[in-house]
Amino acid sequence: MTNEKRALEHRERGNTRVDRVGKEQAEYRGADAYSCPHARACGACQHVNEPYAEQLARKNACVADLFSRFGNVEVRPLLGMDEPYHYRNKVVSPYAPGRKLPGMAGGPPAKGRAARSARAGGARGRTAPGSPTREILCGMYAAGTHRIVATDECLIEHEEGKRAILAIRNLMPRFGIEPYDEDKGTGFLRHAVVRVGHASGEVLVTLVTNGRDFPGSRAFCRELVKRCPSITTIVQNVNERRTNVILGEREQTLYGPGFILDRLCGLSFRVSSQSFYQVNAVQTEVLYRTAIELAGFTGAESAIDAYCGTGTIGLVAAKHGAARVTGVDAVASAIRDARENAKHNGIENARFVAGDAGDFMRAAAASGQRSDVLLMDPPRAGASEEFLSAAVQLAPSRIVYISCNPATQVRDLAFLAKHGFAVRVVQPVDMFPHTDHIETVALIECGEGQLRPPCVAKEGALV
Ligand SMILES: C[S@@+](CC[C@H](N)C(=O)[O-])C[C@H]1O[C@@H](n2cnc3c(N)ncnc32)[C@H](O)[C@@H]1O
Repeated sequence: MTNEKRALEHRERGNTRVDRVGKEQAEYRGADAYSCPHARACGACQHVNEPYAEQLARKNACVADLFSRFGNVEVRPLLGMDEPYHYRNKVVSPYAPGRKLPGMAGGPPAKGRAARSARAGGARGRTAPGSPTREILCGMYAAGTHRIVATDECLIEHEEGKRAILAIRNLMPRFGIEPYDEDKGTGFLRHAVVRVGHASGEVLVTLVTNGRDFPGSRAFCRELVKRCPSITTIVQNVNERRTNVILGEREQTLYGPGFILDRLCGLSFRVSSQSFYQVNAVQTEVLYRTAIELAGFTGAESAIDAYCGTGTIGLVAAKHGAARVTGVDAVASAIRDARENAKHNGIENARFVAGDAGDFMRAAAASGQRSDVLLMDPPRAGASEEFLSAAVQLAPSRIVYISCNPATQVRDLAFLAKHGFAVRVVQPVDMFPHTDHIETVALIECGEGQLRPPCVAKEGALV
């Protein structure tokens, strides 16, 4: 679609969109640009007030520059979004005490056990229901700080997710739930993490609390679901540490099955509170299709899906042309989800291993195994040298490297290039419109006429 056509469509739908983000707050500026009133204070979307076409052009130039060092590489144009707003299906908000209130009722007071418990001094961080002494702040931290920019709307967050965040805030006084004060370490509710299934519409709410005891939790959940009926499950995550890390280790399910299901590339995936799941589902499909195309599966190849999360890419590969897939991830709950995902999609040619990807690769290389394709999608820090050395030893014919940080990807590709691999294709995908972040998929092959990786012709058991 051309920019003019898009602008025309947006103009026609302009009022609806502006209504959705709050007419008095966001302003439609034509040609794909909305102005976000919080942009300066928040800082998360560095380019939200720029036309989208300009954002794409800047990212294209940046990728071309980064990968120019590899010489003969096909750098494809960035794949952008048709609708680059409200794409974030993971909405996270802290809750913190704000201004002192002269006296305010937070809605009708809770009844029964919740109220009795709170009045009796109840759990840590609880006050008498319905009598808050301070405003409760939620929203996002200003970039690089722990200062909350209180917002009721956001141009990139999923609206259903934001609705849940606000409903929680509005219910807290009624149930005597104090927001967490990170300076003092007091209060009960630290964060809510809301995940919305893009295709399923199912919503998972994780309430991160400073203590396990949550009297009245059933009534709270009931009321929350009444206000946001798309919530299908609520999990309590306990984090009592004085830390910036959002989630703690202990969890209990308060409502529903404890996970949501979502669909990607024709498969159904289970997403639980601790497991990694891409935040932009529309572009995740674009990303995965690109990865599968570059892997060039013919039905005969074995593949490793390193840093597999809940097994999403590996399972799509197992369904679309890989003969066998082995996935590895360090998070045990993600691997549990990956195994469940294989089972309920009826996929039998994929297995998943919990552990460090570097250790897994080293053990596979040491035991003389081989794999035709290596799919890898490490976190922002990139892969360890140990991982890359083992990859060189395993000598897959193709490596498809997905990265949310092209700077570390370029570093890792330089290592592989030094050991006889050649970077062939780079396909950027705009997973994070309006921000500086760039996602890239690179295809790396064993370079002809160059140094051959040591075990390219090595016989061994398939991983
Ligand atoms: C960018 S995510 C990719 C997840 C998955 N490929 C997807 O598309 O949903 C990175 C993953 O690497 C995992 N991870 C981080 N460090 C790891 C390590 N040393 N070994 C194995 N997995 C690791 C994280 O748990 C996370 O699931």
